[in-house]
Amino acid sequence: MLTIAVVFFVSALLYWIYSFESKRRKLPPGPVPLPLLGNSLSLIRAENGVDKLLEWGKTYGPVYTIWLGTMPAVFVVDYDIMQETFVKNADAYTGRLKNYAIEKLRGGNKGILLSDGNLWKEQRRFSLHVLRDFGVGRNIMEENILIEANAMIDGITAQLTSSKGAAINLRPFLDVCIGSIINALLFGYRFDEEKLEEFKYLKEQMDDLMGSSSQTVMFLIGPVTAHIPVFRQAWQKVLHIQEEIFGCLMKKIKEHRSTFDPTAEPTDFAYAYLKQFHNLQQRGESTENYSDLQFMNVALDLWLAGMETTVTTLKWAFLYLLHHPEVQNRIHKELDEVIGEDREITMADKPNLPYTTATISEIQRCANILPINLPHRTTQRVTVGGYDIAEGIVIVPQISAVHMDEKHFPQSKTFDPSRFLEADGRTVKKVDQLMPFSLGKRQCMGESLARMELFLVFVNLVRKFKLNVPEGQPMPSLKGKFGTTSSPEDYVCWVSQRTVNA
Ligand code: HEM
Repeated sequence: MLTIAVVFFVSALLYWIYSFESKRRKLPPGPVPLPLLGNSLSLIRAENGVDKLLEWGKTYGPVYTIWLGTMPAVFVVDYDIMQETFVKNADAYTGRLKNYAIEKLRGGNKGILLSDGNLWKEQRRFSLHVLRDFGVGRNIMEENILIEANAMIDGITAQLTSSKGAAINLRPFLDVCIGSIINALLFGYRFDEEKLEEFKYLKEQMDDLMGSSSQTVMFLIGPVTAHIPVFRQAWQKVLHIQEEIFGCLMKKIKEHRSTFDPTAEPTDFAYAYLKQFHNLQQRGESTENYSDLQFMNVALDLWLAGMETTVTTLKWAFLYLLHHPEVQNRIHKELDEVIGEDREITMADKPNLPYTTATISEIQRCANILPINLPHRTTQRVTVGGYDIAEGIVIVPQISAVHMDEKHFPQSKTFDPSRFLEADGRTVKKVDQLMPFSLGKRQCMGESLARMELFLVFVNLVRKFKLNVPEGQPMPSLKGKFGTTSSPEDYVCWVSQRTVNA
């Protein structure tokens, strides 16, 4: 009996190794994966995940395969190959991966971030259209962002007064500022004092959802984890958080539905969604893409994609200023010379502030907030860097590797805003290899909103305050936590109000 069991086990193992190896042979080369975990541990354990990706690029070439758990993913780390593929043959790379965790948590590949095919095309077009109608990329949005930036500055000033100059953690201020901008777009109201508790609750749930490390394991290893006791508990926790978030979003939809007037112009994204549903129904067309589940997924995507990324970039921004007081001084000098008087800075000032603009580019490059870009999936057979890749394979344009590529950014680890200035020191240099919003047809949908937020919030806060860490106090670390986004640990800094030296 024992012999039969051993023979069975060995045969099953040999078969598994054989089929695994034949799968590997059909893909570009790459580091040898561990069973179930793939190469994920090497990435998680690396001192710097992006360095590891670059190191593999040197060993295996600019197109290689790594295994994220049991899933192979082709990584492209070379800028020119990305242009040849994700841009020139863009449609072929617009798929998204499908897996058990997405099915369980989101009810399938819904929303925008995770959907593909016709649903994605239609929802992305509709959402961009609505964002434009609400002024994204135009003056109306600028006004809204400035309202939030000013409210944040008032909040910091009040805390400075009440705490008599004690150290401040800027993150909660940034959270409310950026959260209010996105919530006003989605549901028509900002998080003022009355709504602050609601914001904190929603934010906590979203942080728990994104921060759950066991979720990463569940996501990578898939359905097997649902049967392992320790992960079963983690699954229950994550599913509970997801239910809570969808519950909050559903409540907002119901509130909107109860006040919806089909003859009125929509004033936020939720009303625009309801109106589209209504119009389709009136014309007798399918409303399938406008279900409540789809709307909850879209709203969650805009919340997560629009909030976490922008706040994380701003957290890095002020951290870099603490580490580089010479950069902060030069920005202050530029603001004093160009703006002079004590007034709000708007987008119209941007062309006159080249050093500040170059600094924001360098912050985005060094912060490199997406250590692993969102995975795409091939929708047809393609050739990438000389390798034949079948339809349905997960493929990643690894923008973080390009940002640290010495070929494009010499001394890439050095924080140096002047790399984004022409030799005259007064003209901003356009550097195509800086692409924090990715490239191709799945490029970030909120890019113009994010660019406006980054500029207006950063520059208006720096205009008003000087940030520093006094001698003798520990300088917060520049080491990022390698996760869905790479974020610095929370830190405090000393903030003082400044007067304009025109
Ligand atoms: C600094 C801020 C931001 C950065 C660095 C950023 C970066 C990115 C990146 C790298 C992607 C993935 C592209 C790919 O799949 O190749 C993405 C996707 C996306 N972003 Fe952003 N993003 C930012 C802010 C925003 C904001 C403010 C919004 C919305 C209001 C937003 C909405 C989205 C959406 C909906 C997608 C999915 C697009 C699709 O799959 O078609 N992002 N973003």
